[in-house]
Amino acid sequence: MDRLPKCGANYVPLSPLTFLKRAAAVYSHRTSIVYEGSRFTWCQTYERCCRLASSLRSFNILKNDVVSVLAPNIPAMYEMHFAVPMAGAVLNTINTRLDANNIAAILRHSKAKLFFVDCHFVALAHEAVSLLVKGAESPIGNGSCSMPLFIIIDDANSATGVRLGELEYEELIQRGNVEYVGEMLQDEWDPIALNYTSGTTSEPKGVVYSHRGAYLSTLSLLLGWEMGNGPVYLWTLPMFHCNGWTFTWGIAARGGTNICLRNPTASNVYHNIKAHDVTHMCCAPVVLNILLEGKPREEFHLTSPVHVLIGGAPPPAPLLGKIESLGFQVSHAYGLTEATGPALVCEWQAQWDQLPQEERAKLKARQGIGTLTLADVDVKDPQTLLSVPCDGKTKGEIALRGSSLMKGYFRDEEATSKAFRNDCFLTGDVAVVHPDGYLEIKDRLKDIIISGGENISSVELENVLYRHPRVLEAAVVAMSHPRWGESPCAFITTRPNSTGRTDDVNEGDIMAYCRRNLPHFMVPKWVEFLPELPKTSTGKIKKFQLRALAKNFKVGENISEKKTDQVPAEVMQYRSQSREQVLASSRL
Ligand SMILES: Nc1ncnc2c1ncn2[C@@H]1O[C@H](COP(=O)(O)OP(=O)(O)OP(=O)(O)O)[C@@H](O)[C@H]1O
Repeated sequence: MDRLPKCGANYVPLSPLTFLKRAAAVYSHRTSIVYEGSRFTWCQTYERCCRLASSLRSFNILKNDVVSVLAPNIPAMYEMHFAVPMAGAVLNTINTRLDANNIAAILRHSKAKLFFVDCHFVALAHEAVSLLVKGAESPIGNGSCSMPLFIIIDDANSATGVRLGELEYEELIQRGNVEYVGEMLQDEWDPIALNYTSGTTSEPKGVVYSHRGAYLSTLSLLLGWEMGNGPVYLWTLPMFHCNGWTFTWGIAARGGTNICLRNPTASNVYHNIKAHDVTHMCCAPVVLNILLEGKPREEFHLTSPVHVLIGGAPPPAPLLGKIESLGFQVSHAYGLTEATGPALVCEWQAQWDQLPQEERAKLKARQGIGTLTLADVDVKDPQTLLSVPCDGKTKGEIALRGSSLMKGYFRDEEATSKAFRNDCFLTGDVAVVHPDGYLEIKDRLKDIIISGGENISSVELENVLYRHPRVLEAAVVAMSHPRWGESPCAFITTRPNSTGRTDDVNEGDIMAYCRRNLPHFMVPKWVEFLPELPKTSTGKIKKFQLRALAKNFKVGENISEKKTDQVPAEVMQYRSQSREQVLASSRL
């Protein structure tokens, strides 16, 4: 049997690009994309991608060249997920919530050759480019670099006429060759995408995906979420986040309809769900809060269920219960940029259906089991690197092994070899394994609070805080304590009461509540109320910023010795800012 060789017929490099060609053949007249007044079929999407890819070749784009794009979830962003790698290049989607400095750093670090910019982000792109010219300092991309060529993407529905130079997206499509079928992929290990991490715990890193990894990740997630044929998928998750957790390629594989959305506000989401009979969407848990806050009326309930896959941050169990009561069917996944999106899915067991709502939400808030393409998911003791017992108590670091993991960090061999040790990828996330084999994240290694020798999980404490009826958002970080070394400090935003007030809950109420629901050593020694919690561009709470604020808090050995008079101006200023000011200043 060993003498049966691989050949061109039986060994074809794995690539998600094959999904598009198949969609054009099999679902030719099915709607592929809807964006406000525009509609495309899969046949048209394929032809547009072939044309765009052929135009890209005319810019002398070569294998491994990076093509960056700064755009929200619009049709062009979707098409580029196929057209750029069809031309043999590597797609780099840039987070539209980054500031000019970070965008310049990414352009510099990635050495992007072309830079596609949505017409609403021209000012930001201009600023980034002027920093690029100046060679401004940045931890990930210093020094001078060659300038990428700009291509503007005008709004298909309401053209702005804005130009960044000579080139415009639709013109490239029109002048492209529809017969072009794309470059022949020689090796499935070739890169398809370059995605920078969110920078929640350290500087953003450039993560490179292979065609093979992207293909396997896409299929395993479709299976893990049991997404059937012809879904109507609403783009609430940014495509720039891990290529929309691979659903950019996945919706083509299922012959689904992409409902593109420039601004996923609550009213836009509800409107689109109704207008297009949406069946699926993905988002971070923070979006569930936005949907709850902005739901149409008190007694609102969806007329047919919408499947929501959430991930990116730990979902508080009480939030899951509330959103499901509106008719959303939540599935929960855990992942990271380095794992090409989701790596674990909380696969639902039929017998859990019989449990009370609160129990079900608790089970669903666990991160779950490995996706199909991972060969191994383990939780290891960080010192011994041995697997922890499946007792739901012993903590260790999540380690992954499998073909959907990244190729490595772009232009950072040291970080790559640090990330892959002992043939596994250590995630930096701390978890326990329950007796049924399901993993539950307790913290990120950097977020654990060590108080008097006890490890306190900030996630556990946050989960209790989220059960308080008036807590909208909660984040717990370490603050220094004269006796215990570190103690928990809670930052909270409150939900308005029936008269719209948010300031009628105080620290004493929260502490008393915590004392009733937690062991005493876990009770926060300081509770700070803020108008908004600072978030990263992917909606994660910026704990490093909160830790910096907590450095200003001083407590005595006894809890009653809290020295409130010493709250410095910096904290006072933070307290008095509006939600918008906090959000604006907290962008990466
Ligand atoms: N379902 C989930 N539950 C808990 N945490 C999650 C979940 N999904 C993702 N995460 C967290 O998000 C992290 C991955 O996020 P991402 O890849 O966007 O970059 P980042 O880790 O936030 O940024 P950086 O690595 O630059 O600090 C995971 O390591 C984990 O800590």
